[in-house]
Amino acid sequence: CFTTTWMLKKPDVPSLVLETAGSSTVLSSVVDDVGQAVERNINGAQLLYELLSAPWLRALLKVPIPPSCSKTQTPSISIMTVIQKTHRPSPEARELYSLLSSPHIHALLSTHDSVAQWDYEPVLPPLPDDLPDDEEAMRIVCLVKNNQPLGATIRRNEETGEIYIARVIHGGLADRSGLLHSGDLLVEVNGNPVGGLEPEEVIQILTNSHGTILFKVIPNPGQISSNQKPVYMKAMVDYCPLQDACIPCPDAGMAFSRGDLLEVVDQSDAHWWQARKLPCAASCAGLIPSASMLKSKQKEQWWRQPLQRFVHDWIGNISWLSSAGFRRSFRLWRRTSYRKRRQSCTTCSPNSNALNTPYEEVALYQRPPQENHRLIILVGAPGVGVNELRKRLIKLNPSTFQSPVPHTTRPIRPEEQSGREYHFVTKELFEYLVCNHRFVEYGESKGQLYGTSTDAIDEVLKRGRMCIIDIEPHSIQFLRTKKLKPFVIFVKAPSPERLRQTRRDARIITNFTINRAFTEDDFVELEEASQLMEAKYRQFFDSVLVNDDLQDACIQLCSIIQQAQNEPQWIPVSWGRTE
Ligand SMILES: Nc1ncnc2c1ncn2[C@@H]1O[C@H](COP(=O)(O)OP(=O)(O)OP(=O)(O)O)[C@@H](O)[C@H]1O
Repeated sequence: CFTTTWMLKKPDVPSLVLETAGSSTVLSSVVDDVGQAVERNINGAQLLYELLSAPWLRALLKVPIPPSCSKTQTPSISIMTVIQKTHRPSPEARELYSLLSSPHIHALLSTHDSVAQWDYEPVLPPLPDDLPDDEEAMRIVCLVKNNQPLGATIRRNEETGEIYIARVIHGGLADRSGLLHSGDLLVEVNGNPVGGLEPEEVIQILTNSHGTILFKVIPNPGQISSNQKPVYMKAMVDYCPLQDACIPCPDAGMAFSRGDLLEVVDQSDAHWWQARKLPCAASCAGLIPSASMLKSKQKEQWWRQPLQRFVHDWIGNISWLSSAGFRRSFRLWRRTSYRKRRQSCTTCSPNSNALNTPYEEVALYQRPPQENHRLIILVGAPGVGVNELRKRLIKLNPSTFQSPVPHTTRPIRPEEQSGREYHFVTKELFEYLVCNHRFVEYGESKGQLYGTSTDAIDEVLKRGRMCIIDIEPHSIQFLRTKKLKPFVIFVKAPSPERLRQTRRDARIITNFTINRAFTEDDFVELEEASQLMEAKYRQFFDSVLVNDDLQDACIQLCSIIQQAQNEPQWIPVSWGRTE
């Protein structure tokens, strides 16, 4: 990898070509603008339009700059001087004089004239005398060091000892020069033949070079155009190039975290892709492992990790769950079910989904107005306020927002109505629904079963309402379907100070249904659980809402949901495909 930095030298284009092309372009765009002004009936625009369209003015602007023309005497000033000196200038020449003297045109032409006369430093050295006759056989590339990386890597053919350009990084200097391509054979660097050298020795030559640097390359005859259409991917895993011993050039690598949106600009290499992180600040892409490469790396790590590590994770999860002391009704049974399910797992992987898809291809999607609303999922640490926010939202606009009616096996109470508070069902029916995978989540509380079914979600959506559910984050996966296109909002705990301030008067209901104030232990537990949840599941979150002031959080939640339903959002491409 070239670690030194280079700048592309301005090509030696005859100034006349630049002048002519530049003036014509400027004039054409001025004529276009004035033409539009004419259409809008702006006073005096007609006169100006005719003047600018006049063939003689166009011809005049194409007059080459005489070699003697000094830098202080730009072409437009020269023309004005000529007109001034003319004994009896024609009416057109007088019109031209007044046009050129008008401040805007004068500034425009002066800018053009000075740019056209700029000198670019340093001046290129003369071309070597021993240039090969066949122009195509050898390419001379002249670059000048600046503060940007060259953006190219090299490799050595172990059999022949030849040095090749291995890859050119998108948006880097080499790429923008358009002169160096992957597969080009590097013959010389600054007059030093590089054939037979080790890549490190070539890099050393480059590092020691200052100012202008001359590459002699034999272009790759089979060069494939690297103008690939970018593909957008969501990272489902974390990656750090500095910790990756396999990366061909760690400096060119790009780190990313789960949930980052990546614009993959080059997938031509089976092992290393090139990508930018969105929103895109850097013009230069970075190297990232391809999906297959990342998968094999993950598998390797998974097998290599000591068993102790997983035992530790496992215990960590359980203690987090069991110590989450304050639970309301629905979330109470969710906890129980999560714990039970995890304990009965026969195979345990660190993150089986991430192993399947280290990257998830995504595309922008805007819900057509006639389609069902997207399912809104709220997740958050126990006690952070997910339930409170959901209830407030529905209370605010019950004709728009609704939650699915859960199922239960507990007996109906006199004031209740089946299908309103709960779908009251027998234990047998409940178990039948479980066996048929009809529940998003289910669990047991005080000997009774509770669960939220996918049918109940469908019912809300079919009525044209926005369905809001709050679930445990591990259940998100089950709902990520083309049909529901869920939009996941993570409700995050505010700063420790704000958490304590805002929840001073809040009440919580614990496992033992005691309505009590938050204790210091509750706050600490909530913060830890919130951080843990975000770290573990952030690749599934579409939006993060900090539940600081309740009123503000409610307003923000409404606006996030409106955007989710009515504005373009990134979704997995598989959700958008028509079968
Ligand atoms: N922003 C806030 N400011 C003050 N109090 C809040 C805020 N958000 C929630 N609360 C209060 O905190 C308590 C716990 O909230 P809530 O029951 O919604 O938590 P939860 O995340 O649903 O957890 P659980 O599942 O345990 O109920 C409630 O008394 C609620 O009114």
